[in-house]
Amino acid sequence: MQNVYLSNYELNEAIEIYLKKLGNFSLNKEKISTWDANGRITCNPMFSIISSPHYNSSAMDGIATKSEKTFSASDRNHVILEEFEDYIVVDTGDPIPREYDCVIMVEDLIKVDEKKIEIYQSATPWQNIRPLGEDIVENQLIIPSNHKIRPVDIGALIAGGINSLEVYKKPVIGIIPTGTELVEPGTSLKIGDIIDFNSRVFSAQVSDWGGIAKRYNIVKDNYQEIKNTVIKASSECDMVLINAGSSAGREDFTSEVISEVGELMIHGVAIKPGKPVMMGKVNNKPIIGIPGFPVSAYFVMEKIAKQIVEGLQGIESKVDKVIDATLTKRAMSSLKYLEFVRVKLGYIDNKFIATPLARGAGATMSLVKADGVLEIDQNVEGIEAGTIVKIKMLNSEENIKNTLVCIGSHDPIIDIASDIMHQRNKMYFLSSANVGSMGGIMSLNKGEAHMAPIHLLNMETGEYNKSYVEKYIPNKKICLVKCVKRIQGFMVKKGNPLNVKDFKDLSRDGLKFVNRQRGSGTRLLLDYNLKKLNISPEKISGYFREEYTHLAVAAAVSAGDADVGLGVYSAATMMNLDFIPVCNEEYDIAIPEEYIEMNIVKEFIKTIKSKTFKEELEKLGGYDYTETGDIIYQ
Ligand SMILES: Nc1nc2c(c(=O)[nH]1)N[C@H]1C(S)=C(S)[C@@H](COP(=O)(O)OP(=O)(O)OC[C@H]3O[C@@H](n4cnc5c(N)ncnc54)[C@H](O)[C@@H]3O)O[C@H]1N2
Ligand code: MOO
Repeated sequence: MQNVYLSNYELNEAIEIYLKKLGNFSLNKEKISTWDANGRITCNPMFSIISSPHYNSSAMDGIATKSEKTFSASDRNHVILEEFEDYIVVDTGDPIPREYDCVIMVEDLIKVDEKKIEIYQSATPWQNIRPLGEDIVENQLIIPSNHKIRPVDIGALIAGGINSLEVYKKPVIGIIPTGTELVEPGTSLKIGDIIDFNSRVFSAQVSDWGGIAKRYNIVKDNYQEIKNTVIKASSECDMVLINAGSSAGREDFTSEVISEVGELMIHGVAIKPGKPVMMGKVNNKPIIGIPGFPVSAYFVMEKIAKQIVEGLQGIESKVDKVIDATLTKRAMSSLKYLEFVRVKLGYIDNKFIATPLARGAGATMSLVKADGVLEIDQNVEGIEAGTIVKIKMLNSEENIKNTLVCIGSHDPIIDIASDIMHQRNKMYFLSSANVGSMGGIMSLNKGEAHMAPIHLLNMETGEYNKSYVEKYIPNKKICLVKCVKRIQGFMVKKGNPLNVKDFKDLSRDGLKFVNRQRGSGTRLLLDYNLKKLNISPEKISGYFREEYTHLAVAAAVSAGDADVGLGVYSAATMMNLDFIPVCNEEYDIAIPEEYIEMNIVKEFIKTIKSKTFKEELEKLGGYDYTETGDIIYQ
């Protein structure tokens, strides 16, 4: 049976209904040693049993004495004190006998002989004494209930005489990956195999949230097997997460299994991604059916599962940190769902800017790259570029403020420079987006990037970059920093089986080309050469197939989807392709003059001038770095 009709509850409503139906969690408790309690949640308020210090103690090395005997002491009138008669020698932490009421530091004493000392200033009562209970008084509240124990709390608890305490047991969360197509990581892959990584992500999330993950082996799409595993997990664990099989496919059994062995309360919530989520109860334990797509799974885990895993330990979920940011691109949304849009953040001209990342529910890298999440309400159709939006943070504000935003033409050396810069100075990061040279210029114009790598050939003069900067960024003074001269050429399969030598060859019958996107420098280079040779784009099979990076072009050739693509030498060697050079081009970095004195920009320039960077270029091959880092135009 295919379960086609899903509900479309609003997220908060769904959670409210679900929690109500689940009823109160019965929280399990255990008594553990205080020294093992870091990160655990207290069941009760903890009051001290003893005071700390539990006796009057010396705060300094010196002598304990009676203050009245010192009152007449001054620079002009030294007073002599006798051991055992007037004082005893004490070290820091030593108990102070009742008859003494102050401590004088050893630095303030003049030794007369073995038994006598002289003092030259008076002491006040209780000076340099830590009185009993100065830090903690018996019966004082040390930490409240439902408190997550920190290392400092452990110190105060032990000082207060508490050596063991009751905490909530870590809930055991069963994780069941399902799918006949799933294979364990490391298996040699056949077409159609899917590496199970969701269950490993869930395990890590569960442990971040204080739970113990218990992962079950992959279960095939077999009703009986899924049912047996759910029954087993619900008896062994405090909660069960079952992955995939949530939507309308022929082998999506999860909802039926939950209904049969327990109660399915909700199937379908108005969130995107993540809509086919299931919430139910089996063996009186919460069970959540999590959609298969990794990004859907992530949001269902964060938005729904997390509060239950935390609730099982008595933790109240924290409110997310939110910042205001200006949206750089229109973000579309559907009226049917609350949408979670992953964004990359930048900090430019003293404000945060947010650029939406790939939207697909399978785009795992969008989560890796994301600095935050824009939530678009269910009743909003989309948000225009330029709008100030609220972003829930996944990264720290400080990191984003220390990130150089580099948008423009892609070259693998930018990723290398990024890594070297961070190694040189751990506080700095570089984020790069590949939108082609013209896209980079537009980003500089709009104040959305600190720098733009470009390689734009002037078709009339044959000169690179300068004329474009002057023409397309009229309102800002721009510096061009030399990056590299790089060899562009044809990337072909090893041995160049189709014998591609020249731009003329691209129009040959039966040869499949793969192009770069419009606005990219490589595309301009192609068009320039085609125009020179009078070849119309329609003549080239694959001209309209666009990729966004050199590596993506190389990957298409390597996979056999195309016979030839135009790109840089390093991308060809990385993909083990042959390379037929066609020309050298100037790959430079445009930086508005107002940013050139920023410390992070200076660090970037130092990075690309560094020996380490040049060594990396040498390894890649195909780059001329004689002028790298020079400001060639201002
Ligand atoms: N006709 C319809 N088809 C789909 C609908 C729909 O409403 N009607 N909903 C789509 C949406 S939205 C989602 S989300 C997915 C949910 O799919 P399932 O939960 O049934 O999961 P599968 O189909 O088994 O897997 C989908 C996809 O997820 C990845 N995956 C699954 N398991 C793992 C794992 N353990 N580790 C890593 N990745 C995993 C994999 O790419 C699968 O192909 O359904 C849509 N379809
Ligand atoms: O719910 Mo699906 O997760 O929109 O991709």
